[in-house]
Amino acid sequence: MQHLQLPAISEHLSSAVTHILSLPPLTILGYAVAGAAASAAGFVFVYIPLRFLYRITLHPLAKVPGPKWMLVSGYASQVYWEATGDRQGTSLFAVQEWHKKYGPIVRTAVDVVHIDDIETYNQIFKVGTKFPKTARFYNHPSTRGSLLDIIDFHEVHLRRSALQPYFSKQAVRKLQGLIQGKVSRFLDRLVDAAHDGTPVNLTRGFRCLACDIITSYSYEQCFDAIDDPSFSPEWLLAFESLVRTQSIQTVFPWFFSVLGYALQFLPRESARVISPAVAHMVDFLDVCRAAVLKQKQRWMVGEREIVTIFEQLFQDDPKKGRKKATDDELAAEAMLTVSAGMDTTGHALTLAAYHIMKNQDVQARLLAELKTVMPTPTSPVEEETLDHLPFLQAVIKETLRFSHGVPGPLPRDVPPSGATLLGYYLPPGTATLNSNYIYHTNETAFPDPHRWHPARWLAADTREMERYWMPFSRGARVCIGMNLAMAELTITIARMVRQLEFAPAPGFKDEDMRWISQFVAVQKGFLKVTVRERVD
Ligand code: HEM
Repeated sequence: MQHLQLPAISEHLSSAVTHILSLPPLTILGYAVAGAAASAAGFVFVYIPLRFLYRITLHPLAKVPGPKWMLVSGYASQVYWEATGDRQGTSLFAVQEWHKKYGPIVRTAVDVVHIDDIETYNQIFKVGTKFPKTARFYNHPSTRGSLLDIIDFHEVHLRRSALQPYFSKQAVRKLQGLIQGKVSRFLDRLVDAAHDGTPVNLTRGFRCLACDIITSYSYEQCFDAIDDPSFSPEWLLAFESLVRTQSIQTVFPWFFSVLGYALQFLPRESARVISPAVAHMVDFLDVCRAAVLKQKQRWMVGEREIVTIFEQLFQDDPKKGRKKATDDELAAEAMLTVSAGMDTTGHALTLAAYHIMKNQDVQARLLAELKTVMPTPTSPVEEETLDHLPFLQAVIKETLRFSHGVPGPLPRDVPPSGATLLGYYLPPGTATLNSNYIYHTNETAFPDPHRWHPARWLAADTREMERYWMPFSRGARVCIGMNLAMAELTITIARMVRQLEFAPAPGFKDEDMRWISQFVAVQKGFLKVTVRERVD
């Protein structure tokens, strides 16, 4: 029957088209504008309200409490939090208020819930968890192919087992000479500044220190960042602008991939004019790629005595079923290692220096403790000795509580079986968010949470605080560089405080230390200080 009607339909269509084409152009334009206006009105006054109604009534997450206006348009609310003036990167602080109002589970977007409950956190972040990382969040082109972005549990296990041996406590102990040497060089630079009376940008200085340690260790090619006269080598500035683009990435997850793809067809200099951020990112990636591939080449021709954390990724491991990493994966891993190892450690050291400078009583107590194992300002000291100094360890713990590692949120998906959390059924694919910042400022675990107060860690029973302390995250995806970071913090803080004291440089304001969350914490300004050598 149907095919008998086709000629009739096509006749109607062609006469309609003929009729439209015979109209004057202005009339056609008028119809087009009216049609577009009617569609837009339909979208705004019918589609959006109906969709909103669905989201708050029939959607599987409809019963989870939270601010309903966030559900009108997921896109608009992201623009609101990430791309509008002073609000950029501050949704975390709003979420904390929502938890106070709505309870331990809050629906913050159509298929996203934020959680503030330590037992539920432990369930999601335990070893052997079934909650994988949320792929749409971990898709920054700069780390694509690296461990950070791998979602599949088995693949993660294979990659981590190749890298982990190089970051064990034992392996890091063997690095003590390297760390001590870089810290000595860094302190020499600060002593020079003390003699010249020149202010120092410590935020950048600490990044340079952490960078030189991790690059020397990862691929034997120290970036010599500490030797840069103002601690601001080009690639570091590139890295800083890259970190600040996280908001764009959050709102438009496809943006940098598309731009990066398009720009690869242009000469780098032209690409630099169109998007300095992307060009910088590619410059930085090039440096990391060159370093790791040089190592791979040497390893392939039989130079097996080289020190590289990527060694196991250069080859197949048939026993474990691991395929060797591609050159792109190696480059991404090399870049991740530098950025993950540099920024978080640098930020923690910056906060330590700032709070020690601002809290003279803490500084005096720490100095007195350090003098027990370092009789002179430049006495050598081993990490093993420093590990046993309770107040130094308290200072480090409190600093990490303040620096948060990654303040949040860390998204994990509900597994295919679904999950019931805090009394609500969450369907598969719901993104669950947990934020270190919110646990680290829990008022019950840490009374007066916004006070930097190392002595709280000397209490007889610190178990409740430990339960809420997770700067390196937990479980299957815990920070791989945790032991290295702890060694760097311990040696640097101890030797720096024993040898030097700081005062705020002219123009520095406490306000400069405020931060927003761009996955990592990004400070508003820089910690700038003047330096004085201690004499006894
Ligand atoms: C104070 C210093 C540091 C802090 C607070 C810190 C914190 C963290 C946190 C919270 C994560 C989890 C991120 C997530 O789940 O998305 C992480 C992951 C990671 N960190 Fe660190 N980190 C520090 C230093 C380092 C260092 C020195 C390295 C050196 C290699 C490193 C390498 C990594 C890597 C490779 C990952 C990804 C692990 C995975 O996804 O399985 N981190 N770090």
